[in-house]
Parts: sequence; C-alpha cells; structure tokens
Amino acid sequence: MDTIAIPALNRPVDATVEIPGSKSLTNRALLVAALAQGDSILENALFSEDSEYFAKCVEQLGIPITLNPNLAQIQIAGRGGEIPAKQADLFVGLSGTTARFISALVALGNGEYRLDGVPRMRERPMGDMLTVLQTGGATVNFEENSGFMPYTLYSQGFAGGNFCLKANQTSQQLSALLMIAPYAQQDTIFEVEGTLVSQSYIKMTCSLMADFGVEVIQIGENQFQIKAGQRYQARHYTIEPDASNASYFFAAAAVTGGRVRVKHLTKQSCQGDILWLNVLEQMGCQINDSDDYTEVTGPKQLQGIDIDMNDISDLVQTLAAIAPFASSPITIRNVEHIRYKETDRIKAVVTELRRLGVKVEEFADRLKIEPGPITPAAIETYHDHRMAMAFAVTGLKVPGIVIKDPGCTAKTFPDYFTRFFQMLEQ
Ligand SMILES: O=C(O)C1=C[C@@H](OP(=O)(O)O)[C@@H](O)[C@H](O)C1
Ligand SMILES: C=C(OP(=O)(O)O)C(=O)O
Repeated sequence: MDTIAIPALNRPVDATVEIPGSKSLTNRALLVAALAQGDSILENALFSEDSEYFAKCVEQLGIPITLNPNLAQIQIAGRGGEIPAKQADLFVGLSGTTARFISALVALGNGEYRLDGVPRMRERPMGDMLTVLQTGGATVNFEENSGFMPYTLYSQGFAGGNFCLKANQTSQQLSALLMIAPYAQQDTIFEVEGTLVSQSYIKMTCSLMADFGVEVIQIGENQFQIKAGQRYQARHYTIEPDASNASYFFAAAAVTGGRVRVKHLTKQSCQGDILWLNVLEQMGCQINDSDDYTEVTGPKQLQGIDIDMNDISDLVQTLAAIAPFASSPITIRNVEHIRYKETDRIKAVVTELRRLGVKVEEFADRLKIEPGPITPAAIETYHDHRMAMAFAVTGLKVPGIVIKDPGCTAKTFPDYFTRFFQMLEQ
C-alpha cells in the first residue's frame, strides 16, 4: 500500500493557503441547480470523488452538466423539477451526501432508479429517509438489508404532507428531504423525533435553499415547513472554501506555534465548521480575520478543552490529532454519530492514538485524550480522508510519522498533500 512520510518541522509554519470549495455546499448547489429551471454556474466548485459521483448521477438522470475543473466551474442546465431519465443505475462511492441527496432527488422522478455504493456505504443508514419517501409515494426494493444500499427506488413524484423522522444518526437525510420538498404535490412538514445531530448542516441547507429562492419555515427547534410550489431560481453561485478541510491548516499553525492564513474563508461562512476558530481560540490561539481571510496564530503551549462536538463532528479527528500536545486532557463529547461515517471514527481515532503511544479512553459517545509523548508509527486511515489529513498534522511535531493510503484524501481533497507540503515550504 502507498504511504507518505510527514517531515517533522523544527520551526513554526508561516503560510498563506487556498482551500478548494466546500463539499457540502457543492453537492447542495448541484442538487438545487438541477431542480431549478435553466442554467446555473457554480464557481469555486469542488472537484473530488464526492462531487464527481454527484455530478455523474445528475448527468445520468438526464440533466446536462458541464465540468470545467481547470476553472473550478460547473454549469448545470436545470430542468425545472423534471427528472428526464426514467431509468438509471447510480453509484455513489462512499459519499454520504450523494447517497442521501440523490435518493431524494429520484423520488421526484417517474421511473426506476437503482442506487449502490462501496461496501462501507452499504452499512451507512438510509432507512429513516426512505420510509418518508415510501409514505410519500415511492416503492423501495432492498437487495440485501432493509434500510441500506443497494436498492431500487420506483418513483412517481413526492406527495408531501406531514412526516415524523429520526435524525439521531445523520442529519443528511433531513437535508435531502428539505431540498426536494418544494417540488412536492402539497405543503410539507418534517418533524424530527428526538435528537437532531449535526444541526449546523440543517442551517446550511436552509441557507443555501434561501440563496436559490426557496424558504423553509422553522417551527420550534425540530419542525420544518416547506410550502409547495416554490421553485429554485437558476443563478451564478460561488462556493465557499471548505471550512472542514481548512481545519488541518489552522491546526498546523496551532500545533507549531506558527501562523496560517486561509484566503477567501471568513467568520461569516455558512459552514458550521467555521467554529473551529472558536475551538482553537479556547485552546490559546489568536484569530485574526478580515472580509476575505481568516488567520490563526498558535500559542507557545496549547491548552486542553472539554467540548461538545455534535455540531462540528467532522473536526473530531483534527482535534484528536493535536490533543496530545495540549497542557491538559482533551474530552470530546456527544459524537456517537461519527461511528456511522466513512469508518467508525471513534474507534479509528482511539486505535491510531494508542498506536502512537497516547493514553486515550473510549466511551460510546465520547473520548478523552491525555497529553503525553508520542512514539512514531504508520497510521492506518480506513478509507477515511479525515484520518489521513488530521494525522499528517501530528507528524509536523513528531519525526517518523507515516500516513498509509494517502490517496484516500481524494474523497474531498485530492491535492491535500501537495498543498500541505507547499504550506511547509513557505
Ligand atoms: O450535510 C452535509 O453536508 C454533511 C453533514 C454531516 O454528516 P452527518 O449529518 O451524517 O453528521 C457531515 O459529517 C458531512 O461531512 C457533511
Ligand atoms: C462524513 C463525511 O462525509 P459524507 O458523510 O458526506 O460521506 C466527511 O466528509 O467527513
């Protein structure tokens, strides 16, 4: 298997970097632009496995899409809510957003659509959303396990109406349903039963829908109403840099006592993961920002923190990877849902920290990491881009850390290591 050795840095980083567009915003914008009437152009769009699987699905559904990776631009000729293809065999890789958003999109069609992904995708939950789509008129035939890929969805439009659904394992199913709901035959209310995880992504969904001209009315914390008949407006739209993927570069500043500026990402971002700046501030970093960049300067010594990361759970690995260098323990709470992502992320982080000789306690929904010396090791990444990207930062402080299967960053950040090494050369 391919590996990459991380060179330890004996000085603080001092760099200005650019991060590709947000995966979450690119895939949301692709969906709503496909439903709008006419041409939309996405600027600074992400080109990676997750967005390319999404674009391919949209194209297979008969909605013309032109990819221009050299300009980071995607053009979509939206069909005003029509799904031209009556039949398609769709593959989503390991992309949770593609799996959930495309399943909901095809429910607006009139035909039969088979969806499948890589083996791990077949273990990620789809059932709560599919139950809603079935009540709304679709029939779903599961090939193996009920509630999981692969399946064929037979659709005849989405009826809308009132639905209850659980969102305690992922928020993506609710995001998917919210985005198709304006095209339902009647007004729709979704009521979330119990806990809603990753709430910041629901805010992102509503914000992007508003940017394309559709309103979601939030009634209380857990109820969302969407009036039927609203239509997305085709438009020119610029995707923000990916805040989750910026976290590794900010972490490099934090851990080396250096300075990293990320261009075009601001505190006003609609991405919940911009709150990484607050986390780093609480750990002793200094944050500077303007209307076109944010910049983190690391302290001499990082402080420990006890933090609920339910809303910003893609950052758990970034925090875990720098935790051993803090002055006191780091406790990360309320993140049981990260066990359902690219891999069981609590288990993966605990295993790899222990491989590095770090003392760490594992609980069902949290972990506690003790500061201490690190023994270099080769880090397993479990097909999880965030394992590779996060533990590369640990390698800046400890000579001899190697990342296995670095190509797994292709999921959201194909040239991560190129940009990471460019940061070190500045
Ligand atoms: O809606 C989205 O774009 C996402 C929601 C989150 O997933 P969960 O809702 O499954 O926590 C996040 O981890 C993922 O990277 C992207
Ligand atoms: C969880 C992630 O991705 P997804 O759920 O979109 O596959 C991620 O990018 O960290």
